[in-house]
Amino acid sequence: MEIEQTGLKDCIIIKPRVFDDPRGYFFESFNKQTFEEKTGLSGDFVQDNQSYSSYGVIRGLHAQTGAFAQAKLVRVTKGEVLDVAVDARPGSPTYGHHVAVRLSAENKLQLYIPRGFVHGFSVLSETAEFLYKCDNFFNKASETGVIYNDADLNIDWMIPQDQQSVSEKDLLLKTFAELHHG
Ligand SMILES: Cc1cn([C@H]2C[C@H](O)[C@@H](COP(=O)(O)OP(=O)(O)O[C@H]3O[C@H](C)C(=O)[C@H](O)[C@H]3O)O2)c(=O)[nH]c1=O
Repeated sequence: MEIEQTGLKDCIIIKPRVFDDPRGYFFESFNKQTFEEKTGLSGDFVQDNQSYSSYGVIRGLHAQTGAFAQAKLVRVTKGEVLDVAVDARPGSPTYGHHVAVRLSAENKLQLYIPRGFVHGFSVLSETAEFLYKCDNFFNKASETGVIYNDADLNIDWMIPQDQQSVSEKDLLLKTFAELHHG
């Protein structure tokens, strides 16, 4: 497993070591010891999630606040997504900055998103299966987020506007400016 820094503290791209042979491939999708040794971060995840979406779907930007804030380790097992993590940590020198990483079944890349970020992704392939580990449990009362097309963040989701598909709930999310002040 190799890691690549993103420029946002503790937001890390992970490239697993893939063993190819005539049968196909094998790789360790998560190993707590290796993860902690290579990243210096806690690998204590408590919940695994999976979602499936069609082309043009944008899920996010989501987070949980306070005691239920979540770090996530995300990956794609079918198709391809543009995964976006926005630094929403008050006082962070990269506050409001984001990274956008193409994660796919093909490249097998993973992204570690620390607590305090808002997170989302757009589906670039016909369909995509998205799996992720969380280091804290789901807590509906702690859910928060930012509207996907926030003008200040100006995220390029790489989906033509007329093909973007966003849930009713996500269309009601606040602006980034309102996140800590609204
Ligand atoms: C997140 C979550 C949801 N749910 C239930 C609540 C809803 O009835 C249903 C769908 O939830 P939601 O529409 O919030 O799903 P997404 O839009 O994929 O949300 C996720 O999308 C972005 C990309 C994220 O990073 C978050 O992990 C998460 O917010 O699953 C659960 O039962 N447990 C959970 O952990």
